Amino acid sequence: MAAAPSSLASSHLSRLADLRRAAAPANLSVPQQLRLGCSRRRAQRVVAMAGSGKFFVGGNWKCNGTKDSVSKLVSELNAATLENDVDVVVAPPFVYIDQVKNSLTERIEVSAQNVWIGKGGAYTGEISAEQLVDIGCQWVILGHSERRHIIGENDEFIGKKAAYALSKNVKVIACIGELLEEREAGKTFDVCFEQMKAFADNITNWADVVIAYEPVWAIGTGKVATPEQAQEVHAAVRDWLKTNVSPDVASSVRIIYGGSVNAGNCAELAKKEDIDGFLVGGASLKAPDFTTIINSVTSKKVVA
Ligand SMILES: O=C(CO)COP(=O)(O)O
Repeated sequence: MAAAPSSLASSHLSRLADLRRAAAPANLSVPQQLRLGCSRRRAQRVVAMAGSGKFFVGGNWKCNGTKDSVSKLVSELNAATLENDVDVVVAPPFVYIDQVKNSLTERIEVSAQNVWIGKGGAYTGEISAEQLVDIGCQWVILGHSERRHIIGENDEFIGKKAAYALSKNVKVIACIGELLEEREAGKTFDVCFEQMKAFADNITNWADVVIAYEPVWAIGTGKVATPEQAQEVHAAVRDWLKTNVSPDVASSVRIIYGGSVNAGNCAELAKKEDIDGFLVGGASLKAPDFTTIINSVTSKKVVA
């Protein structure tokens, strides 16, 4: 017996939805896939990624480089073959940002490693968000452990910097992470959540924010967090965002991992569902290693 017109129409519609889902590119974000009608389980399997669809890899050059070494690194990055579905950002020292902006492929965006808390003026030695915008620098790293623990920046100061940078359309890589003694005392989540709260109290536009979990004991030590250790904190931070900010932000914000990431360990880390990319220090100064880390997005797809 022929199907009733209404069920014919609905089976046609569901067939169309199936076709649309099948045609959805694998790099769509989970929210985008959910909008297309994929179940959450399938959406997560397709990209094996709980955050936004685009993997994100940042290179934090810290206080390294000369005009010559920067020029060599930029030429090598310009010649590198990078996977398409990765956002790539490099953060040179302030004095080389202009050089990098003028010579680096537009495929890679540029970040500062710090910014002043408000509008520029009589603040000797500082650089304002307006000045970053003036030279085309789209990002800033804030809350890095070296600024927290060596320079002495506190949560409130960092939070206000984030608010001001975002108000000037400078996107923020917001860093959090615990010290070794805090981990050993079982305080990892408390520390990370407190640092998250200082950001969350100051951030309204989460679309322009990437969170970087960088356990301090893993930075520059060669002691990378295991994929399980990183995944555990990333999932907890996402859960914290769900409860304290919104489910939408929790599912769309990218949470990247930093701390002794290299060409050899990136693939295993990238496979973890809540690891949406990396913030790389030492290895970002070597173009072949940085390229391998960027292209580790392919491991993420293999798990799907
Ligand atoms: O601090 C980091 C990135 O911001 C990580 O540094 P390393 O990759 O050198 O450990």
